[in-house]
Amino acid sequence: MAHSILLVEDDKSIATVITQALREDGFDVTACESLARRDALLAGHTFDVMLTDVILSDGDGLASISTVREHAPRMPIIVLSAQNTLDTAVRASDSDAFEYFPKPFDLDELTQAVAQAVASRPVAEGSDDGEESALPLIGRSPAMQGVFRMITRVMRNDLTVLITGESGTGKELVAEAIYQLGARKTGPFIAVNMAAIPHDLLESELFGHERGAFTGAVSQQIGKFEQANGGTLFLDEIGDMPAEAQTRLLRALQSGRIRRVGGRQEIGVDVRIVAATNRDLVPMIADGRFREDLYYRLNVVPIHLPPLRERQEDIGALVRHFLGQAAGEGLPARQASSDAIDVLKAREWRGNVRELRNAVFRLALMARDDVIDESSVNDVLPATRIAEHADAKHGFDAALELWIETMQPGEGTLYHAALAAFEKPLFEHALERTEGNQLRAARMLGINRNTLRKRLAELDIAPESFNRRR
Ligand SMILES: Nc1ncnc2c1ncn2[C@@H]1O[C@H](COP(=O)(O)OP(=O)(O)OP(=O)(O)O)[C@@H](O)[C@H]1O
Repeated sequence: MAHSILLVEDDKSIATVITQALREDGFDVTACESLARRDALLAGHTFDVMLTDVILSDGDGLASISTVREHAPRMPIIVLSAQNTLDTAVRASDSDAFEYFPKPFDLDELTQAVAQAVASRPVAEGSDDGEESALPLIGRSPAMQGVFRMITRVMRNDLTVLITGESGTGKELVAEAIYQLGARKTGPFIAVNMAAIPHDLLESELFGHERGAFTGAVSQQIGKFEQANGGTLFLDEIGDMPAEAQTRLLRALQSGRIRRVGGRQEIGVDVRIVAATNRDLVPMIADGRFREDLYYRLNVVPIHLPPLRERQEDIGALVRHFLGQAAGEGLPARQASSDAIDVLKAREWRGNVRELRNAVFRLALMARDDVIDESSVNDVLPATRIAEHADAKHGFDAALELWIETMQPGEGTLYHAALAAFEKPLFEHALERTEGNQLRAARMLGINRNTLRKRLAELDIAPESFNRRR
């Protein structure tokens, strides 16, 4: 269904031009010329986005935004103004307007802003499972605006998307937004995390298996591909996919058909693929750990999420958003002072938005006052949580705790995920020390050489890359 736009503009020629441009982009536009008409329309309809002029015959379109909010508390509003004064710009940014466009403006930029506004608004309506269906992607930083723009480009098609970015930057949330905003919203959204599934089970997890396909396959199993039929399949941590599964995935993407493990028959599937990774796949291609042809199949539309430290200007809005979420989950309702936000902005956030979210929830729970200030932040979130535990044992405990908190491994995956997270740097350390000599590394670790070789392959560690004489 087309997104509906309300345009409040008393200059007929401008109204006509904007209406036409938006209609060409597939929006459903209702135009009116006065505040009175605007309020009447808002009382009877729901609009996805409103565009409004400032000076209208019966009042000020900006000053009356609070009236609009009574009808549409969260609808993005784009302000258009011929009064290019700093005052109007400031008033627009003080109000909760989504965007401000001084006239004359570039029509393409305006239609793009409308598409972004549509993408950024909470998509609460139309879902029956209540709360967590809203997908507000918070962020007005240039970096996030770029992300919104990319999302709007894939909304109306089924192009394959590859989302990159460090852990916790919001890759899954973006994948869900793409799903929610697109035409496949009526179909399923199935997420599979390649890193959380033991490698020998991955193919049967993705493609299913027939009864008796391997020891333990006591009954037939439908894989995630088939479950996602008609919808979207989110392949998370795609860089952790073992070679054979990569080949099978490539074949499925090329043919649009899958074969269950141990099955003969090819089954057609209609699935949109959104993949994500926190690794840099390019060097993995060079090392032969990721198939180049698969990479090109997946990387049709790349969306990169920058780390949180590169978009500090989003931290204030994110903190407010998470405080709201925390209150919604029954934690005390709190606000953060601007000093508190500044302290939070100065932090490194290696776990990105996920770490910030956990920190805000902790603050909501533990802060002394309703308003969280700088000192509560410093008390509740000591900056050097690991360094404080100087002795090695506590260092491990604290690191594990922090790791669990930031990575939030899914139910039933903790043991394998933690072990992999621990083994990887350990093996890398051993290979570093032995310059990639697996025999010596195995001896140093005190494990069998074949065990080491197997685990290195499973963890995608290339021993030759540690050989400095290469
Ligand atoms: N821009 C954002 N606005 C609001 N919430 C966000 C945003 N980005 C991330 N989050 C929240 O932060 C948490 C982590 O996000 P998400 O799981 O999407 O990260 P990810 O990049 O997929 O992480 P990983 O690579 O570890 O799987 C989630 O709770 C998500 O809702």
